[in-house]
Amino acid sequence: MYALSMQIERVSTGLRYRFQYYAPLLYQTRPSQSLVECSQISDIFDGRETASRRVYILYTDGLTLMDMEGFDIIPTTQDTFSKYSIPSHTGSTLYLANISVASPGSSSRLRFDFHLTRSSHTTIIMGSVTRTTPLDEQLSILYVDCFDSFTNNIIGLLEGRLGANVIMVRIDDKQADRDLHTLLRAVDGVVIGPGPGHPGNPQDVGFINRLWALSDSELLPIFGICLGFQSLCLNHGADVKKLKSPRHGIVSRSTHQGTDILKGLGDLDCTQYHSLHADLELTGAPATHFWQPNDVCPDLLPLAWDLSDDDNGPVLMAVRHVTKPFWGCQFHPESICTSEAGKDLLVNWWKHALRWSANNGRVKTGELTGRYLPNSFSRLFVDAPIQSGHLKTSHLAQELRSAAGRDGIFLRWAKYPAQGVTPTVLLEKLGHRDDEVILLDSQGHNMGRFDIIGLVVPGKTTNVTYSSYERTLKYGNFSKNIDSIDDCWPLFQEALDLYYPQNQEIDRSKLRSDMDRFIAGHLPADSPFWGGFMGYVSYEAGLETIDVKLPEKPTDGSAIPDINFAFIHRSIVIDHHTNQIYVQSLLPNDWTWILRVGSLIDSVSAASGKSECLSSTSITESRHLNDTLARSTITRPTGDSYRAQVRDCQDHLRSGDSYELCLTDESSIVIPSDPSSDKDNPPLNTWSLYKKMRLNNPAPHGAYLNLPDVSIVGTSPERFLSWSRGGHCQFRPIKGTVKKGPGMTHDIASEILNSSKERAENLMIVDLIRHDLSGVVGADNTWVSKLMVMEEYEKVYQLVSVIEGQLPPAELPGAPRGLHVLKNSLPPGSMTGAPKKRSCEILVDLEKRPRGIYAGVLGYMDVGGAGDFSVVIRTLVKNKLEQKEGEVALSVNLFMAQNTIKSMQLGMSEAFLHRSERVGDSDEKPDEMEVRDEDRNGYY
Ligand SMILES: C=C(O[C@@H]1C=C(C(=O)O)C=C[C@H]1O)C(=O)O
Ligand SMILES: NC(=O)CC[C@H](N)C(=O)O
Repeated sequence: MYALSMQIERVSTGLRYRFQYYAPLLYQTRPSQSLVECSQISDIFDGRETASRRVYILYTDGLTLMDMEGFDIIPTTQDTFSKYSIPSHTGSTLYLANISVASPGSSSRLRFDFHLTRSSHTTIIMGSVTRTTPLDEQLSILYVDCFDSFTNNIIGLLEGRLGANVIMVRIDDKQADRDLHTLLRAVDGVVIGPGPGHPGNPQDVGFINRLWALSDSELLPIFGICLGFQSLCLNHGADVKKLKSPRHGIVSRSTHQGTDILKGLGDLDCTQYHSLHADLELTGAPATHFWQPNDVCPDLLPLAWDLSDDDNGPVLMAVRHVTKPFWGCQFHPESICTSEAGKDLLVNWWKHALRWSANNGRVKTGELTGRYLPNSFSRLFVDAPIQSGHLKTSHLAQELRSAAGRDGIFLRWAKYPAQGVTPTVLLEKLGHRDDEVILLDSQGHNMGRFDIIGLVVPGKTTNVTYSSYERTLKYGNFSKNIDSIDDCWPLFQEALDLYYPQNQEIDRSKLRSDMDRFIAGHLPADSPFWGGFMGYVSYEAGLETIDVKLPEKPTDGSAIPDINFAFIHRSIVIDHHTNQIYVQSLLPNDWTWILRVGSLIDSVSAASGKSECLSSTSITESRHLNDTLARSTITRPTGDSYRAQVRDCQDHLRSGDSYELCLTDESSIVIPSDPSSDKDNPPLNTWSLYKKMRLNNPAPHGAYLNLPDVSIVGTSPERFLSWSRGGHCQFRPIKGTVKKGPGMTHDIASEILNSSKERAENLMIVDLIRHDLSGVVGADNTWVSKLMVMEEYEKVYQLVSVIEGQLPPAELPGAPRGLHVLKNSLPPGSMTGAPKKRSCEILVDLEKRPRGIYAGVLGYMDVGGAGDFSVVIRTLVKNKLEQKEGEVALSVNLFMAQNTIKSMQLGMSEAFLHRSERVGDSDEKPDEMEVRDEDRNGYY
């Protein structure tokens, strides 16, 4: 399948239309040879700017033409023509036209002409495309999604192993419910996916029950996975009951007899995500009864059992209907930990399914069009509007770009050798310690490489904020209500792209000779950030992206923005691997600043070898901080409320509503005002606190943000998502935490982290993130490079996995970008649990408060196309709006428990406050820093 897209560019003579092939499934290995062919269809334009911003043309069974701007599409070929519209994410309507070509069997080149018209302007575009397998010759599967977090992994398996086109609909899709019979006629089989809840609850299964009731003439092969399987069993006489011990994230061996769809499959090690099971009432029955239908369920033939589970006894793992083409399995074939045999089970099913259709004379009739796009296409188009390149540049992009003037050189930069320079020392020397600043700091951690400082330049730097509660976008003097958070992302992408220094022509004659030496090459490729957005996206913004009702917001006017990005023009990047510092500016004529910073770096670097400069924290500053903290009051959730919440979580896990929940709470540290303090000299200096924390608990994703409404002081070890300029994406979720302390050794930690509870929790997040990522880049382009590896940090051991993926080349029009991956993966899976949506709903109900920045993500998006975000944990947040008279409030978030809570989790967020910093010759006692401990609950 190919997608052909056309992009309209603004050129001096008018508009130019450029055609390009975009082959979504092939982009990695074959960057579309057809591109050349298609670019010959060039340069036809009507010269009017009112024409479309962009037109997409899809080539499927014939030609499909999609127009984002509401053109009328009139084909001039003799072929049949139909037009559909599908709503896009951003609310605008995407028009999709499908032109079926007269001679579908021909594999020769195909020529087509058509007009695009809009009001009185007419555009004629001619094209030629090479035919690939027509859609109607491909097999297709209707996938019914029950709001699970593993859906894209299953679809990837069906596309990859079965070679089928997969059309996905959700259980609550009213239109699909109405179209069901038409839909079923146009596909070769149906897969019903897993999901939260109970198959007996109508809202958990939507229209699924209709599938089990199909008349004989409408029958078609159906496969149910987990909830889908339970629904099959429930509809055929079995009871679906709670297990004694939930099996969420457990990998275990299933026993089978190699019959039916299990033929030829070897050892079947399968991941289970369930707490319900289909009960065939076989307790106490002889072994032979386990492999045949019984009186309770005469229609169900058991095919596999888990007989290894002592707690629960035999649990049914796979069945088939004795006469109808219905099959199902309780485990998750798509999980990273399910063996190949589990995946082959689906391949076997497909063979059985197709054989059943052939034997029963079932032929597909009708075609799926319009809103029922194959998954590989809809993935592209749902996200298409994020692409920039619109004819009309948005106001935000213009505003942000205007700071750079009309100058053609976008990035000025210099590189200085420097050893031992820390970002904190540098910021102090620059005189910015109390200014608005954003520091992403690897804190000297061996897993970090770069420190990135973004400087806010008064009058030049724009803060862009968005509130998920108010649905308001604000920057500069501008404030606008927008429909939803979806409208923000394209603006961000566009603003970044407008700066993209790709074609940076440096006119060396305009440079003073002493500057020339600083331009080592075209652009500093080693520097991960050249400028762009730095800031955070809150947890609630993430909830909005997945359509979860937000928790009540604070009513005292202290709500801080949910998206908060500063567009950074001036940045300093310290590379600890190469011992180089990049000083960079996107502002015109900014050489003076670059040179000033450069000479300061030289002096700091020269002094860094001398002992008096080893610490930037003065002893007095540290004493003052300790005194202040000693006067603080910490308010924590009580043990009783915590235990009650844990019990509620366990109930949800047992009833199958969630497979994993990341329950969190908040503690606040309140510091009474100091009579001597004033606005410029607050009782608690967050900068001093940050310096202490980066020494006490260094972590690769440290962060200090001093923004107008909020200060953030963080030592997060967890990368949420990074993407490189070349489109390589990486997630590093952490699940599994062991606190260091007396008696804790590497071996004991490893044993704990290898327990089935910790591994189960980690596995679920790995599968969830594979789903998030492959939803954008495709399952073929997603892989797991590390699975459950223990890493050691200053205060804890962690169980970490790494999930990676590759985006298509950014130059391809319509290609998804890093920002797509970001927005499709919020809120971070390690902070929610799975399935994400239902788990978040449960957590909102239980926690009854916005998490705010905590559990959100923090980082940068660079004008060069890269991005890097951490998960906001182990972080203190000071809401400046909340500050009451006479006190300073900081909030620390605690995470307490997930899943089955077999072992108590640790009070991580406080660990970092419990060690004295390493200050030169200070005579402080090691624990002087310790915050008061009296009301500490037993659960840390
Ligand atoms: C929720 C927190 O941590 C999350 C939960 C972890 C776990 O379950 O082990 C580990 C890292 C985070 O994703 C936190 O530190 O506040
Ligand atoms: N993964 C699933 O589909 C789970 C099904 C059901 N909610 C259970 O927990 O048993």
